[in-house]
Amino acid sequence: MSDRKMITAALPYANGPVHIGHLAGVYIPADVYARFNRRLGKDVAFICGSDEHGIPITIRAKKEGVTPQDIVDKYHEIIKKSFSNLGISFDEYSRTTSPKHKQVSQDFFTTLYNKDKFLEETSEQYFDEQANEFLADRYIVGTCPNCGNENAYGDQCEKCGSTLSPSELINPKSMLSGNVPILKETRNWYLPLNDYEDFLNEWIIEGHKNDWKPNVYGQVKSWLTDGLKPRAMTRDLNWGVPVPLPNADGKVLYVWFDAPIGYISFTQEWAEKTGKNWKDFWQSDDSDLIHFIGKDNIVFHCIIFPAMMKAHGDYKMPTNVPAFEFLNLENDKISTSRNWAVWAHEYVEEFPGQQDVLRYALLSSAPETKDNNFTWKDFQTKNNSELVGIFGNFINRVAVLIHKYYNGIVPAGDENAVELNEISKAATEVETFLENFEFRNALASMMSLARFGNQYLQIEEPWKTIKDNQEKAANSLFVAAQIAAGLAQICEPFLPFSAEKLQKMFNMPQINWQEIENQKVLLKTGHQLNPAELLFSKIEDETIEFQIQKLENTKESNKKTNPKANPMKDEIQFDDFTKIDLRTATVLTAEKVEKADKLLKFSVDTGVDVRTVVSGVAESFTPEECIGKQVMILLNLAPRKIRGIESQGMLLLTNNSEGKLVFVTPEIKVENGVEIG
Ligand SMILES: Nc1ncnc2c1ncn2[C@@H]1O[C@H](COP(=O)(O)OP(=O)(O)OP(=O)(O)O)[C@@H](O)[C@H]1O
Ligand SMILES: [Zn+2]
Repeated sequence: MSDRKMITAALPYANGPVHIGHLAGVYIPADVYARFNRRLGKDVAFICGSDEHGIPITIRAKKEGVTPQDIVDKYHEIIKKSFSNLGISFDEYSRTTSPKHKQVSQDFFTTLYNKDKFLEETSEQYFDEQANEFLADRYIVGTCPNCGNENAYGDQCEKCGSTLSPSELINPKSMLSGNVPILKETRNWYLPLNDYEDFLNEWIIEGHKNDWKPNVYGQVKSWLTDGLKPRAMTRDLNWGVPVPLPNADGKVLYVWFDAPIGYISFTQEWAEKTGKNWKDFWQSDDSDLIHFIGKDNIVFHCIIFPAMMKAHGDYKMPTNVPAFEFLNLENDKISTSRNWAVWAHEYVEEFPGQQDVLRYALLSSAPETKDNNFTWKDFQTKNNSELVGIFGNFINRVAVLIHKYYNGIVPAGDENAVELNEISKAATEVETFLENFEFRNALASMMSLARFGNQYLQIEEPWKTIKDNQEKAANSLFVAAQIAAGLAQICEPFLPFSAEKLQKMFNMPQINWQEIENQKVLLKTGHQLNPAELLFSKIEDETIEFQIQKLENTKESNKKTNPKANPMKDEIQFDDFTKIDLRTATVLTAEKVEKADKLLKFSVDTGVDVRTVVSGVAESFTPEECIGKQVMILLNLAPRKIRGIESQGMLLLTNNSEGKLVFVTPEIKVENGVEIG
């Protein structure tokens, strides 16, 4: 057992907010583990940050008409705030666009390059000549060879679920320009994962058969049985950490090369602030490296990142990678794009002060060994029957009775009562389970102590014995107070907000785990308690029905809406809208612009004036088709020179289902210069 715990949680991808699946499968268990290890007195570094590179972010930015930086800035803030609101106690939460991360990941790459660990290989890749960019698989659409879906991506058909490579697509088209891409040679750097097979077999297959989770061990074994291949660690893309080599313009590090290095660079950022030595955590034998992740990240954390660290040479291998399976919501797969989720930031607003309820519900149905399901009904039952009915009820009875009978002063009782053993028993059980990454069992052990306390009061009935056997009543409440104080300590990794309230109520500091296990009496006779606070309250049926209705509405709107429609842009205010001057107008003349296949030059009567507008519509209309058309114009757009012609304003257009442009026009002919709004 090491004195240091280097605990990482999978970097959330900054193209959407955090949902309950992320929380149950990664962040809450990781937080419980980090908090628990701090209580054991370990030197803990609990590190995470937003993963801000990669294709899905650039695609989303293009769709929304903003920059990738805009996307990640927005979601980084939302994600970070959700974590802190839910008590996820990261020591550092950074982001992969930080300057430090760029430096650390480039240094890592350079070290591998200088040690000759990469293969340099040339391959043919699709290239969009108009956009002058190599196309990532996701940027190529075409017809699926398996099911005929015309909108299959270069890596996958979402209709039939088959995995594809871009060369298999029929009629491939670039999503950037709509043109047919060409094949062009490009050079990239590959990590020959096959060279690490022996090492991985020995380290994991022989070395961790018994202490790693069967789901993790099984997946690694199957990868190794299938055999590993060299994998490109660089990509032709303009969003990411630039490859630190000469002649590598337009190339960035593969997102799964730079993301796990984030754990290291963020630890360095933390170390700089706190005066710690980051190498003690990453490169010393006296440190356990533990990665918390979901099952889809196993290959990156058990094969690729370890191979990278092995190639580098200075790093220690992870001690364990306790990957979780997936959480579903109301029997359906959680999905960001289908909005099928309970969002952390919405929960925090809709259930103020009830963070621990979500933590409890998600931990008790954490998908530890198999996929699991979250339902709102179950959430309600867990709160009402367990947190309110058992835990809260016990604490409340103890506090109320001690205040009522003894002015809040702990009465005298038997310091060797056998019931007191239950406290250390629960603490030890929680410890054993958590060391084994059995979070549900650990939570159940904590609840057993609350249940025990409740039963104890039920049998002892101090509210009766107070009338004729004061000594017994005092003893019962002395013992019950110890159990309640034990709970105030033991619940902290799971229910940190309640633990804080409880420790304040019982007027006690937070103590470390060994003290809970060794000290039978946590509150001495004569100890003064503070006024009681409400811990949990009943969740009514209406509240749950509201949430279920919200999901029903999502289902309905998913059925109706156009799956290809882009997501809504950021909200604007009415004032923003009134700045836009939209008018009706009529096209007077139209002609082709020389040497520009796409452009037409119009003169339009705007009612206010006659002006020139250049527009990229020549592939959809002949000039003759446009003359006399009533159109809508954005009148107050700043003029722009296009091919030497000053374009004053913009005509409003949209696409029909074949991708052809169409003018937006009023339903019936109206006068020119009429305002729209
Ligand atoms: N439903 C889920 N249950 C458990 N873990 C999940 C779930 N969804 C994502 N995770 C895990 O959360 C971590 C962060 O996820 P990431 O930001 O990469 O999102 P994702 O997998 O793209 O999810 P989504 O597509 O729902 O947004 C990963 O380790 C992932 O395995
Ligand atoms: Zn298909």
